[in-house]
Amino acid sequence: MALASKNNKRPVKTVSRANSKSSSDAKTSSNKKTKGEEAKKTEEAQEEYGLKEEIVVLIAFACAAILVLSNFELAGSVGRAIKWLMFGFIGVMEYFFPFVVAGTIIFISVNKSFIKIARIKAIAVYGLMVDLAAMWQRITNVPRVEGNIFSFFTVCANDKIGGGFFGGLLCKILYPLGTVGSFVIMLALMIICIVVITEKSFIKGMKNAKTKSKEFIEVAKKDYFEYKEQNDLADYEDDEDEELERNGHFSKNANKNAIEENGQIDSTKKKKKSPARRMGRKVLGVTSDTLIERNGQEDSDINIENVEAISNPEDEYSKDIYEPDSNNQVFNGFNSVMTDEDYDEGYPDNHSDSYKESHNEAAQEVPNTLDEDLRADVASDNDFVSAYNASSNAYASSNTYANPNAHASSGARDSLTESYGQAATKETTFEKGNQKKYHKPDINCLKRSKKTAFLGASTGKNDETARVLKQTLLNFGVAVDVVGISYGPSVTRYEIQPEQGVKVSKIVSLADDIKLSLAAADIRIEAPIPGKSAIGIEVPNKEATTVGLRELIESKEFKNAKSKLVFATGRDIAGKVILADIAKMPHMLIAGATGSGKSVCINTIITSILYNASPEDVRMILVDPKVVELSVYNGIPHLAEKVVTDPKEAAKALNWAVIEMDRRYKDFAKYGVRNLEGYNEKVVKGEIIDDQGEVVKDKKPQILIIIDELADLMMVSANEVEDAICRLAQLARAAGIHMVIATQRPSVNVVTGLIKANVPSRIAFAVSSGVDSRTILDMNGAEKLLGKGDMLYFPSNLPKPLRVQGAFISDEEVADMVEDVKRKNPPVVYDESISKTEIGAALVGQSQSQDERDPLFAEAGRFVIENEKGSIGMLQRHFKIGFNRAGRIMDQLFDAGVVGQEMGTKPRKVEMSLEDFNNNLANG
Ligand SMILES: Nc1ncnc2c1ncn2[C@@H]1O[C@H](COP(=O)(O)OP(=O)(O)OP(=O)(O)O)[C@@H](O)[C@H]1O
Repeated sequence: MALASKNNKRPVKTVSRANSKSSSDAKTSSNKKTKGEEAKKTEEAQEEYGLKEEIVVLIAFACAAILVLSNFELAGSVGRAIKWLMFGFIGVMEYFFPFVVAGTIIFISVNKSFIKIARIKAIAVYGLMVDLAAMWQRITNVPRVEGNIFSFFTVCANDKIGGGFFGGLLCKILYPLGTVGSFVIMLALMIICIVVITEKSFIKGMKNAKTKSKEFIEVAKKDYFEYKEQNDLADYEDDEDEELERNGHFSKNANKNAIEENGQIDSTKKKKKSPARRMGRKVLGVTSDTLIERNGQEDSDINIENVEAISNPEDEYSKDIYEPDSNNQVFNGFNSVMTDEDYDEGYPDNHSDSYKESHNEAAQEVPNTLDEDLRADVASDNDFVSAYNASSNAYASSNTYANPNAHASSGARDSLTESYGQAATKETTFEKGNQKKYHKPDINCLKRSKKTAFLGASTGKNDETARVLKQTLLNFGVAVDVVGISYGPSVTRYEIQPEQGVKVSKIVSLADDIKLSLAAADIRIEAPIPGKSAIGIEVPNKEATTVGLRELIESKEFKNAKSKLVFATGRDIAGKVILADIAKMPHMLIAGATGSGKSVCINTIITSILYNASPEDVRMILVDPKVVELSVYNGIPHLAEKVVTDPKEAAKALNWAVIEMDRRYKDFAKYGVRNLEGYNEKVVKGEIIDDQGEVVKDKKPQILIIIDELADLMMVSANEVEDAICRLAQLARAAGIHMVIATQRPSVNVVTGLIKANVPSRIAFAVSSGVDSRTILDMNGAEKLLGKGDMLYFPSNLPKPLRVQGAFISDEEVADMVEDVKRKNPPVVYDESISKTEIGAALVGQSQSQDERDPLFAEAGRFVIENEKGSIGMLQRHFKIGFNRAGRIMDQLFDAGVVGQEMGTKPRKVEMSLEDFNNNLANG
């Protein structure tokens, strides 16, 4: 053990010494010193240190040798004097004394880095010696315990017997307890010393021994029966053989075969003859599994099966987790710091390099007619709107995607504000203009969470896990201090500070050993915690504390939040309330494996908005291809459109949003404002006059589009969805249109480079692999999360993701709240223009004439009419054209009234005769 420690510690001390030496050198001649000189000094320091250690070891051996020689009176008069003296002190234990002395000197010298523990162990060794000496003295009773205490020394020294002065002294102290009492105490002392020296728990060892001895007895019993059976069989065989030999009928082998056919005995016999029987025997009852108890961690009730985190030995441990400023009482995400200007400046800088790379790559994929600097222009100067229009037109003209009627819907100007206004006129609870009153749901619809465990920071002096953690690392030769503990709702983070010279990678490489000794389902190592000279080891709590949404909505941070799109995210690792403002994100991607907590997170977003914003402030478009997740929200006044469940309809809704964005930008240009805020301010002041000369009283609401499963949309119409998402993501912030996109398939064909680059804020729930984590966050870490709302929250203004336990709201609470909102407010009036919008309509710049029809339009029309049905696939095959072009032609045929509405997977009906079609063509 000493040697092992020696090997472990030597380099540590060497490097440490080398460091200190080089740093002192640096102070005196930092500028002149070359690297070569430094290296030389380091080598010298190493040599010097190794030399010292060797000298100590040699001296220890010399001392031990002299003591051994003294015992045999081979060291002259000095040796005799030493022997006399040592016998006087410790009696017969003197025979072991040389070895103990040598051992302790070596042990202490090689374990200097944890000298305190080494000293305690050394003291325990000497204590054990004295205890054994006292036992010996009590057994032999020479010198007599009743005698004078000083006579112990002289009698033992002269006669070379007894337990010496110290042994006698202990006997004398325990004398009033009588012989048996004294032995009990001495035995207890002996066990204590052994426990201290070996760091093995006696009680647990006993328990293990009991279990093992039970097993041993079981095995012994089994063996005995087997042995008995075998003997019986052998006797049986012998008898048979003898009989057969006597009868001379069969050969021995033939007889055996015959016996084998006779069932059980034969099969047993076969088994007994197998060589595996003896080899299978094990020595049981001997155990080394007696480590000091670990605060019941072995009985951890963490249900590993339920924990999502999957360990992947090849994955690196996350190095990049953001640590919020511990001085801030509450971290408010964007709330605290971000301004519009900050956003534009901060966004590219605050992301990791890999993020920036992906951003740049993806940005190059955007059609080159889109001004690359447009984003920077967005909030920076007064030319913004014209810049937008220029790029918008350029973008549109770069697409030959033509739909003559597209602008019929966009031109209708059936704004959300108007539709909400209609509802208001129907109900008395709504007043005219800006005084419409929205009745928030009752807070009692949300349940109060049960009393929570302690959340927050602590020094962790009495934390048993911290002690085990420290001890485990010490066992591997890494001395650390636990400098702080953060008790979070689902994980506890132990902040450890290694001794100088310990490599961070060494601690990271011990992750599995730490996991084993803490009996933890999975741990995550933050090495180091940014901004701290400490390493964070995140250990799942035995029992996760649910973060109730109600407590967050009732928090003063939420109540004080100015933004209408703020949502209660959860609590961070130190239990602080985390709020996020979607308005400043300005779009967010949520990804995680199934069951990791995405839907609950979306519910918390919607609920937060219902408690915070009126429909006049925020309107939502909910896209739920899974059908069951968001349908419950149908009927709430904030909805701009019935919850969209059909992916095709979803693509239309996205297109509508793009058109709405265009419309808003045109209004902004017309009234000389830069963004939605500016526009609404003018509305309040009564400065917006419409074409009819009337003062516009209705503010434009912010629009939040929530997509619960992007993969389902991408499967149906990847191009249109991607186009619309990217266009919205690039430009919609100033227009007050924001997106929250969730997916359980964070693969590159769902979360494409283009979408990733344009949706800067991310929330990663537990995923199954490091690859998925990198797809979402551009770094590992999410694969170590525990599921059930445990997330890495990575908004675009933070340099590192933040580990947060998401707020929880149950389905019943959602249903109650929705009922309450619907009961208190007038029925919602949906904006019909959304469902009427054509897919691809948004990509049309100006209304286009029939001249811009596809050259194949006439031919395709005739082909479809002749076949009496029309589908994109048919056009593709017949004209050997791509999907997009065939789709455009089909749209043109629909607009010209040649074919009817699409009917899912079935071909469209033909609604025009060939004659009419030719006439129409002739008439232009
Ligand atoms: N913040 C949370 N706190 C506690 N438990 C949670 C939390 N979020 C989710 N859970 C638990 O995890 C379960 C699954 O969550 P959820 O339905 O949100 O997963 P999901 O990621 O949407 O799955 P899917 O993709 O299959 O719909 C919930 O029923 C709930 O028990």
